[in-house]
Amino acid sequence: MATPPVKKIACIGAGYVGGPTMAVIALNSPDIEVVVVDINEERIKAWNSETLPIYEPGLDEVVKAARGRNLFFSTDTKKHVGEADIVFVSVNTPTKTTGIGAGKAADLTYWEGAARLIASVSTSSKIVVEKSTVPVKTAEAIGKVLKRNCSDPSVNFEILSNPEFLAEGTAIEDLQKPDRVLIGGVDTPSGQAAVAALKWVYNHWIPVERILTANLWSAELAKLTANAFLAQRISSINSISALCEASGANVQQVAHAIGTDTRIGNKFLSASVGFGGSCFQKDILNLCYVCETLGLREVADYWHAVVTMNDYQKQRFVERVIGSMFNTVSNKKIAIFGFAFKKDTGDTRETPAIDVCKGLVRDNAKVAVYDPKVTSEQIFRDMSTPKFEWDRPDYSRSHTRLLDNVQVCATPESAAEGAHAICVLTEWDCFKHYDYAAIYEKMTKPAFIFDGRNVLDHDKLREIGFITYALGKPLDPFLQKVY
Ligand SMILES: NC(=O)c1ccc[n+]([C@@H]2O[C@H](COP(=O)([O-])OP(=O)(O)OC[C@H]3O[C@@H](n4cnc5c(N)ncnc54)[C@H](O)[C@@H]3O)[C@@H](O)[C@H]2O)c1
Ligand SMILES: O=c1ccn([C@@H]2O[C@H](COP(=O)(O)OP(=O)(O)O[C@H]3O[C@H](CO)[C@@H](O)[C@H](O)[C@H]3O)[C@@H](O)[C@H]2O)c(=O)[nH]1
Repeated sequence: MATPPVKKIACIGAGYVGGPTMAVIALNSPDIEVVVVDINEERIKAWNSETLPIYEPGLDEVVKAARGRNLFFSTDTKKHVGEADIVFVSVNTPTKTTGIGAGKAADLTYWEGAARLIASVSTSSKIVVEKSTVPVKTAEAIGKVLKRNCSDPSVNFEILSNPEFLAEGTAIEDLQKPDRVLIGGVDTPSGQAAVAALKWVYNHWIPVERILTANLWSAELAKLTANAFLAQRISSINSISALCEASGANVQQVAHAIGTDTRIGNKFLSASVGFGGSCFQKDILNLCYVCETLGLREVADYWHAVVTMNDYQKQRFVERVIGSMFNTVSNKKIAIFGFAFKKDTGDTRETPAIDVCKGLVRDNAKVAVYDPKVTSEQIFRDMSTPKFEWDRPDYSRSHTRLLDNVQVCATPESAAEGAHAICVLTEWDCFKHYDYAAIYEKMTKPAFIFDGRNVLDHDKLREIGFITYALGKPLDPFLQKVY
């Protein structure tokens, strides 16, 4: 492939996507200067320090190898965006909380802000890459903003859609060896030249056959569709987990039996207390809103059921805990093992733990949370923040409030001491290896354990004396609801 003149890349947004993605591009492309910019000074400071702002296995090594060589983090947005040949935009695209489409539509405030900034500082033509997840047709709107706000008529903007498919906890692996990279562009000579330029960047380490191209709208829609399909699998198996508990079947056996059918496949079939993370719910709501505005009510309803089932699963778990504990958790200490939305991340965005803890606290329980990677500040902030408010650029700097019924513990043992129950809400590997016999000794009896992730050895726990709930598995008679 010929080498297009890409000397400098800037990325607006130094978050979970912008930071790791640019670090991997810089690592593999020493001939390109890569600068990640953000309005959040603290975040940029952290990216330039020994303690990076996010925890992701392998990220430290990648950043250390490239930082100061051809990878830089800066708050000087204007300078670096102005100088760049390619500008990635990886800013928040939260669910709207007010106005038309509140609770559903994507809020493109930050995206539009980024586009206005690019237009205002551009004195040379640029490729603008949508890295953020956006509703289909966003590129058209952004194109208009860019064109009308740039004072230099000789400047041309080519917009590409290059959605990111990394999952947290495996971001570096996913970026180094992606299943595919998707690039959407318009079918004009300059549009295709822009696609070729971005392809050239990725081809530094990704074989061409893994770099897919499509038209802009297909690329934008493929991202929403991928997340909808992935989340749908989890809601599907979670719906079956409820049926398993009601019928005496075992959801892991069912998942294994169906997953060996190669048409179904065995991935993403772990029943859980519910899916979390910053993307699935937001992107499905966004997809539903797009469908609704296009008059596709039935399509919107179909996908919305995935979110409804997820909410049901979280609520069902809370009801199981309360119902099993004789219908009252009032003033009972309940240990929460795991607050992150999945293992190997400190990220708590839309974690099911928030809804479960809030549900228990509403019934006057006293929750004692332990998570190996989530700070107490974060837990208090999450527990006192209204839904969807977390996805704002200034959220991490908002004040935290201590809450009467929430305690954050430094060890699992202190969380469980005197507790009536333990709820496992994240599948951290370390949870498997605790001395549960010693933990049991210090708990109030009967001591319950509710495994919302099916990571523990349930037979062993029963031998120790725990009343054990394993999600989607035949129910211990002790756990039948008391009315
Ligand atoms: N987190 C993921 O795993 C993931 C994966 C794929 C796609 N996405 C999508 O990528 C986008 C970013 O997600 P994220 O998780 O990295 O979010 P994030 O909140 O971690 O990071 C976004 C960053 O953008 C910055 N920002 C916002 N407006 C800005 C502006 N005008 N100028 C400079 N900086 C600005 C914020 O300060 C913040 O640091 C979203 O659209 C998301 O849906 C996320
Ligand atoms: O079998 C499973 C698999 C996952 N989960 C849960 O689903 C959520 C999401 O997990 P995962 O998809 O692994 O992590 P994310 O980082 O949210 O990644 C998703 O969302 C990203 C943002 O759009 C996409 O880029 C990724 O491709 C997509 O996997 C987590 O709460 C998991 O615990 C389950 O409950 N059961």
